[in-house]
Amino acid sequence: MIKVLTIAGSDSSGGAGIQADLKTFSALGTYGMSVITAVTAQNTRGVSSVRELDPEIIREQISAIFEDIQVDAVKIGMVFNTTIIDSIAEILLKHRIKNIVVDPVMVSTSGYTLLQPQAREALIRELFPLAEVVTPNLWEAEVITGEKISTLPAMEKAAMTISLLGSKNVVVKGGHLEGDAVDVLYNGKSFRHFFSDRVSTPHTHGTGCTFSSAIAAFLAKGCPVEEAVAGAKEYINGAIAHAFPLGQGVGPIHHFYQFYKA
Ligand SMILES: Nc1ncnc2c1ncn2[C@@H]1O[C@H](COP(=O)(O)OP(=O)(O)OP(=O)(O)O)[C@@H](O)[C@H]1O
Ligand SMILES: Cc1ncc(COP(=O)(O)O)c(N)n1
Repeated sequence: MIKVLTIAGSDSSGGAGIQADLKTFSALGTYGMSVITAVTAQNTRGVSSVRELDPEIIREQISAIFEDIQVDAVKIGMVFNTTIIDSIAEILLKHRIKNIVVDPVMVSTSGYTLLQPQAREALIRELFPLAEVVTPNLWEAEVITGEKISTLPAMEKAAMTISLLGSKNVVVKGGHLEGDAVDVLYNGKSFRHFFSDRVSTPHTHGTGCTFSSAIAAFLAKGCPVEEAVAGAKEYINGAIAHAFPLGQGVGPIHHFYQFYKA
């Protein structure tokens, strides 16, 4: 059995965070495990509250897994503050964990802070160098590079700049571009573009979480990075194509193994 761990926040409405990650792992035929960093109260209209967990219990959750189970890949999502980041980095380093995918979650789609702004530097300095792949969206890439990004050449430039921060590969996601949804992968030497038509739906809650978890699941299965990103792109397309309305706001994408050709 292929085993994948997510270290992230809980989304009570089930569309993003830990819940999206575990659904993705299952849909892709892997065994999912979770370490919760924070609990959010949220629904399709947005996040109303966040409580981060004590770094000690986060460390203990990770240790409980690593001391007992061989983990094939790790996805890191919402990490909220600097002490949580310190704990995660320390323990991942100690166990020499490979196949780490870092989704630098900063703000929810609805605009709620999921990473304290003063923790951005720690996220970049401590977690990016451990990552096989980091997956910023356009806005996160802008925050990290300090440059405005709205075109493919600007995405390539941002991917190059971000790769200097230590991750082996960078995917700048184009979900928020005008026109097609194009993602740019940079491996330190060359670029690859992953194109897809934009699916016309307002229901895209959890796309970023799902995409990074799918990359982790494919890396865990032994796919090279390009193949893992291609597989994740195919998976996210199917999940967005089957997104559905839920509640009164932005509904979730749909994880269902039959949509994905294993
Ligand atoms: N409407 C869409 N149609 C097709 N693909 C999309 C669409 N929206 C996002 N994607 C794809 O979904 C993945 C996630 O990208 P996105 O830029 O939305 O990440 P994100 O902003 O981190 O996600 P979230 O909205 O969950 O925060 C990428 O592969 C992107 O190309
Ligand atoms: C716990 C958690 N993690 C991540 C996101 C980002 O997802 P989105 O940008 O779709 O709101 C979220 N809303 N909640």
